[in-house]
Amino acid sequence: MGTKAMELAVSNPLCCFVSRTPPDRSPKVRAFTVRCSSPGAALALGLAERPWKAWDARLVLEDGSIWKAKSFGATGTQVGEVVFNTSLTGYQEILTDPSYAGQFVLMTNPHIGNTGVNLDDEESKQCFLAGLVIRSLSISTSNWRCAETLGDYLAERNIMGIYDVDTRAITRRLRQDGSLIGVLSTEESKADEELLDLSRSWDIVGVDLISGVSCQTPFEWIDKTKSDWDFNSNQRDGQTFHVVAYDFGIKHNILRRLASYGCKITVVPSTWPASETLKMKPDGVLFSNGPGDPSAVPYAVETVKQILGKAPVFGICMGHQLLGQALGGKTFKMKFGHHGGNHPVRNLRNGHVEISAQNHNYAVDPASLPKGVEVTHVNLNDGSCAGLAFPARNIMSLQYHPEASPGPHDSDNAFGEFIELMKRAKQNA
Ligand SMILES: NC(=O)CC[C@H](N)C(=O)O
Repeated sequence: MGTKAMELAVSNPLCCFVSRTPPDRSPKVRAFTVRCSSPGAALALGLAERPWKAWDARLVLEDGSIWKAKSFGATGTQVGEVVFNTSLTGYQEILTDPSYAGQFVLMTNPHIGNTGVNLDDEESKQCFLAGLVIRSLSISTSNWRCAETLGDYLAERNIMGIYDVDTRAITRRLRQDGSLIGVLSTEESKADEELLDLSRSWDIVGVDLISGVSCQTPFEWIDKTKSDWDFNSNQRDGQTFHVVAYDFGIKHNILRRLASYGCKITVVPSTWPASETLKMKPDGVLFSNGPGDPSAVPYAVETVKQILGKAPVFGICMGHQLLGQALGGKTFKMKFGHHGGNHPVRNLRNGHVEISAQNHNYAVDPASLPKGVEVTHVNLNDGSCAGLAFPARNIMSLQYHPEASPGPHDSDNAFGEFIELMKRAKQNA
């Protein structure tokens, strides 16, 4: 056992190690998941913390560490990549963000579940993430919008959750060593070694996760941000623009914000041909956020390439990474990514610093981009590329989330900039 492993085992009575060997980083089996669902049993677990329950779940990480925990939500065995999210609020939006497909979200905020879940804060129709890892599950829910407890919500959607885990220790581990694959299991019959083997034989890199979360057929989107929650609305001039939005795992609030800015929106699947999009003669095209490795979806990069220069485009997160590649650049996997609602970003065009919502593990390498492409935003935590523009071809993109949900609204004006881009292109047509 290495020094770090020993330190962890000593400081965490619920952490032990299954192996003395370092994680095997050799090529892995792709997209192998197992889930033994038992919603009935999961529902029976309920939400309330039971003082007699010592632990009934294990999170086994590929580095050999085992974290004993208490389960809530679904039961079974699930593999995924563990990422930590530093948002203080908004766990429901995080749970329903399709970009988390294939990942366990570990919340660094220790107290989760206290506001339950409500009918309004869904960012998609489904929870696509692998599971939720938290320190402390609130024993009561109290909020005027609460419709259900977090535990019931997860159980109904067959999503596993664990609590009473030392989330600080796991976060430090991920920060020091980089992202790790983990296996979460409530099945006592499975040996630690079996779960460890599973974690080491699965990988998220190189897998197309977009096809599992995108819509299947085009549809019109009409919902706006509810007027009680809307802001800056008096700055809009009422002009309408038709936007085709590619659904790579799109968050509803991107659509709500575009609708609030006066856009008529047609949402299309990730495989929708560029030629069909161009036939619709849109005023602009949006490339959405989405899960997984941006270099594993060459068909989407090709679609973006065919649209560039023919309509103004706006890429958000995965959309930004696809745009970067379509322009000739490359993406790379970051050590542990950015997930949270408190990332400072400098807008290099006006010098302003925006506090932003972020959720990505990959980034565009600015050195790989051709001449003419401008880096417009930089993440101030690590200097990574947070935004691009190519004004000559009406292209703009952000690595982070101007739609927030959850997160601060500092960057909402990016939607206004997209409107201006479409307006100028229309005037110059
Ligand atoms: N939110 C997103 O679109 C995430 C993009 C990509 N899956 C990443 O992890 O970098």
